[in-house]
Amino acid sequence: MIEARDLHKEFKTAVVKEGRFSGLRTLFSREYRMKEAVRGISFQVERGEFVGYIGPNGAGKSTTIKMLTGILHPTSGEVSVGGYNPHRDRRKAVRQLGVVFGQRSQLWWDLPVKDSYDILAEMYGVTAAEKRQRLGRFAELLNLDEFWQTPVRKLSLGQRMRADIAAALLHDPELLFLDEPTIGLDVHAKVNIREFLRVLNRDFGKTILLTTHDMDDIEQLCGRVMVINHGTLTYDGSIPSLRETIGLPTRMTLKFRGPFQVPDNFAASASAGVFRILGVEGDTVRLEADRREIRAVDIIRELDGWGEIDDISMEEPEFEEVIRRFSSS
Ligand SMILES: Nc1ncnc2c1ncn2[C@@H]1O[C@H](COP(=O)(O)OP(=O)(O)OP(=O)(O)O)[C@@H](O)[C@H]1O
Repeated sequence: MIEARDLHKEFKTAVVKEGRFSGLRTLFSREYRMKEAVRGISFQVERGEFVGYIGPNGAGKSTTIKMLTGILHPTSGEVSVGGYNPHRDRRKAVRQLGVVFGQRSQLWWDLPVKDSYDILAEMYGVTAAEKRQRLGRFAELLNLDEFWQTPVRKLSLGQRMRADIAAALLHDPELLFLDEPTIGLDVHAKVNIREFLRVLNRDFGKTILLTTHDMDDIEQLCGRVMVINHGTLTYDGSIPSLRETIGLPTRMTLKFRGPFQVPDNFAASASAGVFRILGVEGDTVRLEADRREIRAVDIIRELDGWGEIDDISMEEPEFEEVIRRFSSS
């Protein structure tokens, strides 16, 4: 459905002058600096996949998406979307895809939502019957009736996002690019959007590429995640194996019934090499362990020798933390 082969994008920017008349001097300067925003990215997305595309600010996500949608031309490399080159066959490629930018609406600010749909339908050559049928499929899920007659500028952010997603689906594309679709939404609105995206992918078979800084979006929706950092893909695979790759420690809290004793020689023991005690308070020991090196059951067995264990709780690292570590490594 999408294929990117050794994509590169360089931007040429004027070197900013400092001091007096800096603005004017920058404008007339012939000094440029090259910025390589995307440095040789290759990937394939198959029909029906739900892929998260994530990375820190300035990593190159938007630049990649702009190349996939034909807005930017790659410096080198090949892109194909639904079998078309988005730059050369812009019209055909665009028919295959819908795009939603969380930060920017594609609807007309002062018009009622329904009028924007009429214009978009006209632009894409969608008949009135097709428009009615397609919007009808999603009307209930997106609660379109609630704001059908309302000018876009009066919509809440959650309503606007729902209106924008419906707009992107009007020409019935196979593929959907979503850039921060839950940004700024409250918890309830986020849940609604996520549920809708899940249905779109699962029941309507849409292929979705999602860019977001919200790791809950990724964890709840995406079967696959691609991580970009400094213009290079640093990970492409499932979330569980990403967790595994990072190997962030699992935290455990063990509560003892009655007195217990941490062995005097614990620091020098083999166990100290595979799990680390974070604190001992009253009847509780907190520790962390790399689960690639030791199984939880072996830790429990070991601590059972220190006293009578009453309760055990375990905490996996937050996905947010996994990504932060991954991106800074
Ligand atoms: N038109 C441009 N001219 C010059 N440099 C650019 C241009 N667009 C992007 N860049 C630079 O390319 C790099 C990648 O930017 P990009 O917008 O793709 O990152 P991003 O991962 O989408 O970030 P964010 O999460 O902040 O949106 C950044 O260093 C950015 O400053």
